Amino acid sequence: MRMQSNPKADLLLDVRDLETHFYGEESVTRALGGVNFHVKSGEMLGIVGESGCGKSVTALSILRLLPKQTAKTVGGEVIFKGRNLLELSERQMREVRGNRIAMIFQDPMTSLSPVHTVGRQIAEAVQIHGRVSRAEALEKALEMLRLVRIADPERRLNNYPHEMSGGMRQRAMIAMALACSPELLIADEPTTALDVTIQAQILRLIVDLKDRMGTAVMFITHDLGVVAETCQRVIVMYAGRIVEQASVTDLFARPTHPYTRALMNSVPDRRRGRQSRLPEIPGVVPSLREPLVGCSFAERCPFAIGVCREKMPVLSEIQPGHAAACWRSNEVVNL
Ligand SMILES: Nc1ncnc2c1ncn2[C@@H]1O[C@H](COP(=O)(O)OP(=O)(O)OP(=O)(O)O)[C@@H](O)[C@H]1O
Repeated sequence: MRMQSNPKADLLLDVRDLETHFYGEESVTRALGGVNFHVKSGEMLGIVGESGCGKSVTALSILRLLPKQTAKTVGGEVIFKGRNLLELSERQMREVRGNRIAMIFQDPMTSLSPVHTVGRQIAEAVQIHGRVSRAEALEKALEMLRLVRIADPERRLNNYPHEMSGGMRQRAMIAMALACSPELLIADEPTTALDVTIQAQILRLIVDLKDRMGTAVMFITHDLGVVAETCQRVIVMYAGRIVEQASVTDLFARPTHPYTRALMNSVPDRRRGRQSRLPEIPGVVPSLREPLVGCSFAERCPFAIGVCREKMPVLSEIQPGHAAACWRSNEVVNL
């Protein structure tokens, strides 16, 4: 008899109904309106969607790195290895960020300090992780620079970030993030600012390190082409919600949400490199300052009918592991 595979086996992160608001002087922006997804150990999950759909806010909400004065996660749970991160103390959360979940950004200077050598910064990350001597930490820093394939690592250990190229700084940031052997790496558009050749090298490096170290990766990007090349599963976000989730194979074989289909029709030309933002999908994203009635994509959707403007569709499974939030998913998937 064939065993049924458990879709949540090896569950590392389980995000449930995550809701985050930003508070302005006169209005509230509902940046995340109830986001549900999971990440399994060792997998690479892509998060895609246009600018402003909530990709970065999702990452920052998980790590509790939102600006305290203006933002608040008002609902949901972030279960990481059985513990709800939203209920941990600041001290426990620092331990999670230092040891278990690391994040890398588009701009490496978000993580690297300009006033210390790269070697010292990576060594400090190692020392936060475990009780090792300074010499051992520096040795580990050197090993990390070798691992991320920085040429002449002994010399680079003593470089300040400004003495390195953009691609090299990106590698140094990755070395620092992985120095503590995290179980999850959140990568927020880590290659967007780089030129195409370096972009491809850094992507290959992330995939290679993930495979070697067994780190799960949440890979945030606006580029579906990158997801196709690197990820196993993908979630598509629109206006602060997930509109589709699937394995990469299923998403490309049977794109179901009309927004996903529109994104696929506008896959950027990789040869244009950093200019390759997604071409516009006609229409505008709804304001997140007003409560949404109906489907958030209805005004831009060629398939919208009456119900789409009246009731918000929930994410529903079309086949195992593939879900979409669309009233017409059964028809659209067969088009
Ligand atoms: N610091 C902030 N203050 C107020 N609103 C914010 C802030 N950061 C994000 N937002 C709002 O939250 C929503 C989601 O933003 P987010 O940065 O997550 O989008 P994104 O999908 O990551 O976009 P991009 O691809 O441009 O990075 C947007 O409406 C944005 O305007």
